[in-house]
Amino acid sequence: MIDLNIGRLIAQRYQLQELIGTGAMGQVYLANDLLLGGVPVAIKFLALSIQNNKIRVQERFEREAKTCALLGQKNIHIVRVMDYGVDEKSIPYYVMEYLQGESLSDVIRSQSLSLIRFLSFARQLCLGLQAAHEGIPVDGEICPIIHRDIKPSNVLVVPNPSFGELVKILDFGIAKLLQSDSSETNYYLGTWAYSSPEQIEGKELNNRSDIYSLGVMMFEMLTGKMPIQANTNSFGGWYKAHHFHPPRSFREINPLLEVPQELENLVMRCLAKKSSDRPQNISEILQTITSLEQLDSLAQPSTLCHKNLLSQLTSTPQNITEEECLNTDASSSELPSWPKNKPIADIVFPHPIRIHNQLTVALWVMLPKQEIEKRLQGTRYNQFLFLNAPHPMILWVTVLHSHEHTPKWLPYYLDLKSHQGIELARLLLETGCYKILLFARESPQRAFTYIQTEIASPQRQLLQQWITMSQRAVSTASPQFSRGLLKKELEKIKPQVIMKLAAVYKT
Ligand SMILES: Nc1ncnc2c1ncn2[C@@H]1O[C@H](COP(=O)(O)OP(=O)(O)OP(=O)(O)O)[C@@H](O)[C@H]1O
Repeated sequence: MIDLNIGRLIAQRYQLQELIGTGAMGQVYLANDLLLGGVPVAIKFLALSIQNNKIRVQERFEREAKTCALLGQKNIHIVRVMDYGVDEKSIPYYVMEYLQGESLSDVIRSQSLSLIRFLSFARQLCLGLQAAHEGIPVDGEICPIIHRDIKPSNVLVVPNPSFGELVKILDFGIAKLLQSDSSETNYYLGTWAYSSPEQIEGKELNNRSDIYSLGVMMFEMLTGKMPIQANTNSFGGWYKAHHFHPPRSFREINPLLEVPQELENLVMRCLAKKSSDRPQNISEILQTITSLEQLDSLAQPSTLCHKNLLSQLTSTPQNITEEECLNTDASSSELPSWPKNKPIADIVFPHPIRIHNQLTVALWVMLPKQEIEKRLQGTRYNQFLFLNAPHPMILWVTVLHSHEHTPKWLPYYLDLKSHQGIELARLLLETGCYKILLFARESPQRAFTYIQTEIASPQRQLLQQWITMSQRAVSTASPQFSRGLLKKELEKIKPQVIMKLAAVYKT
């Protein structure tokens, strides 16, 4: 059927190009903003005519559009609204940034999310919700905003060069300012399967209602299933389900599912029937998510790739200097060898290597062969600690961990007032990963194996901040002083890291 809207000009500015989708609340079109040279935008026409009850509805719509615009300005994880209006048929619409991505509902329908991906999505969702719950200034007062319809189809996952995947929350259009406007609390704005018990009862809502919906969504993201099912897909059915059916456990859905206990507990707390039993704010949820995410590099089984390495890395020029980087040639099939200017000893140092013409940081590690072998079935973890004063310095810690053996700590200090330190920090930030080249002390001619290691995006964000801060910093003591302080700090956090490693990787 021909869509007569295609080609239509809205507000003498936006030309409709194609229908992107239709939801319960209206239709979304891709359009070109002719005023800005044709940049693509998305326009949502609400399934609501403001002809009846005109002034009240128009006022409400305008207020919501403004709220949404302010929120989008405040946080990158909320879709940006640039304009709004009412068309000639009295249909309200709002204009958003056009996001070329996939709805989270499609993402989780087509594949299960890895733990790392889940944590990254959850963190971004929390950051968006946190900004909304913290509120925006309206008429000189800070008003918290509740979304009221958190569900996967209201979340878009957009590929992004800096974030990997950027998560954005849509449809804050139905969120209302938390004002004592009791005449509005009778509206039912939500989706039954994700609604909190208090929402389905029509009560006044606060941030903990969104936390319940987030709990339903996190459960679905992790298991692919809903935590609570209604006997009938009706208001009554869902009322009963949300009030009286306990959520299913992860094990009930899939006994093989490997989710850290801490995360399952968090999701279950979000799903508490009584709002006072849930996390009281998004910051509480974020704390757990980010602490698990900091371990995300260990959340993946370590990729100890003997075979793949052969096709990627090649022999080291025998005399590499600190200034030149190791060039590898994909056609050769040899592993790098230990630089001649380094002692045959258990040492760790970073040095960039070039793989397929791309510069990557490598951590060169020498250990007794037995020590390497013990950890071949293990995991790895990394963390960065920073001191801006008295001398800007990063402690970059890599841990090789396996259940049966003590963790191997591989610390390295990056002096941010030295050219080498700053360049390495920048390269780690840009590439978001590094290789650990493991050399056996008994046979240093060739690397024994290597491990690919990712740097979690919160850590990358911190690296970025630290590099900027350190440029402005004035050193007031010797680098050794900061090294000593960071070393002490590492000793303090070691037991915590070991505990988390053990908890996440319980068998
Ligand atoms: N800013 C945007 N850029 C690109 N696509 C968008 C944008 N906003 C919405 N969409 C897409 O348009 C489609 C319709 O969205 P809409 O929010 O109206 O419906 P829904 O979320 O599927 O249902 P509901 O109305 O129940 O929330 C969805 O596929 C959504 O991903």
